Amino acid sequence: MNIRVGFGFDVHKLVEGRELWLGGIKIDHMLGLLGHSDADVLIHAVCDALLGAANMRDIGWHFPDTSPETLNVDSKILLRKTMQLIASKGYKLGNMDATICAERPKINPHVPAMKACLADVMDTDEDNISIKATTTERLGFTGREEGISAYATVLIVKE
Ligand SMILES: Nc1ccn([C@@H]2O[C@H](COP(=O)(O)O)[C@@H](O)[C@H]2O)c(=O)n1
Ligand SMILES: C[C@@]1(CO)OP(=O)(O)OP(=O)(O)OC[C@H]1O
Repeated sequence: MNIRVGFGFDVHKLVEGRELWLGGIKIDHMLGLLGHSDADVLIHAVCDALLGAANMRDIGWHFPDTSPETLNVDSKILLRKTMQLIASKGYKLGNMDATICAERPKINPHVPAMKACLADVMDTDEDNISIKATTTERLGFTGREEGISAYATVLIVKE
């Protein structure tokens, strides 16, 4: 069995007048993330981790933020396409572990729904999907609630 590791990181700015999408689900909050797509920062970090593990460049290389096709796109579509890209090299997800950095909203209540959603999109068992959250103790841009960042690590496997 061939096993490879990958890492992803992403940041999006919090603004008024946008929906907050994280881990494929919509969360009620007074601010949302700004981006060319729905700006689901967690999914973007996961896509980059998967692409990095397969040595297939990064999310912006496959899905440019200048393309009308990706304007306001649901990031779950990008994740599905990313899974197809790694499958073209014979890989599927082993497991993933991610951390969302956000002062607010509280992420913990939403983790079960995010896990169910990502497991469905990535065609894997929920036990292979770990999602965690932390504040940055009011420090930095996440602490000032100017943005949300996400880190993701994945293992991909080829039988
Ligand atoms: N947006 C967040 C941030 C944190 N959590 C949960 O709270 C715990 C404590 O956070 P600290 O930053 O003070 O360490 C953290 O371990 C998470 O369980 C959260 O749900 N949403
Ligand atoms: C997802 C894409 C494509 O819509 O755009 P954004 O939503 O701006 O997100 P980002 O993480 O900056 O980069 C990848 C993009 O090309």
